[in-house]
Amino acid sequence: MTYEIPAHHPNCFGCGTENPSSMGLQMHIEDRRVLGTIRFASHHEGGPGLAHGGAVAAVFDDVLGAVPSALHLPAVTASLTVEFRAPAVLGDDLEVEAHLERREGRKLYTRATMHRGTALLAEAHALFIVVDLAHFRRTGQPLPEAWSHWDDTPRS
Ligand SMILES: CC(C)(COP(=O)(O)OP(=O)(O)OC[C@H]1O[C@@H](n2cnc3c(N)ncnc32)[C@H](O)[C@@H]1OP(=O)(O)O)[C@@H](O)C(=O)NCCC(=O)NCCS
Ligand SMILES: CCCCCCCC(=O)O
Repeated sequence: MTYEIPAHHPNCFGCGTENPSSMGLQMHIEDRRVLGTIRFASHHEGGPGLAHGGAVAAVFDDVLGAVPSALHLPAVTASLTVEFRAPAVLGDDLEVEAHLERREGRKLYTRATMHRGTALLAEAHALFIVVDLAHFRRTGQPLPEAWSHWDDTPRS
């Protein structure tokens, strides 16, 4: 089954559609995996003509963050590790994939890869911790309507 995933919220740095600085990540779900596409632009530049490593890490944070979102579980990144295998060239069309490896209580162990065609550019794993929605309410900003059905079980 394939379905589109909405942005985490409209102003999300990774995937928001109303944030002019958004990285423009577009994602959908296919067979329990989050699949996405990204094209780095000049404002993501690190080495000449190449994506900044932090930009690559930000894409991973976002696509991995879609794994709990797709489960309607509020969760935040506790740790993120990236292994950079080959440079990501600005303007190339790249694919990312992320999935849940296992869950242990509030801990979600996730893994992701970034490819250009069949070439592996980078891989990442991250630990997400399930939180309650109070984690996000503390700023006073309204939460996205799309989150209204999310699990809001109190976590301590
Ligand atoms: C992640 C966070 C919610 C955890 O705080 P908490 O809800 O009080 O939960 P705890 O600190 O009790 O951690 C829960 C469990 O995760 C583990 N854990 C937390 N952070 C961890 C990390 N970086 N690495 C490994 N394990 C970690 C804890 O050891 C604990 O394990 P246990 O239940 O086996 O004892 C909190 O540290 C936080 O808000 N961090 C900022 C998150 C963030 O801003 N991320 C970027 C944007 S999404
Ligand atoms: C519940 C929404 C979580 C969004 C996580 C996006 C990545 C991040 O902010 O580091």
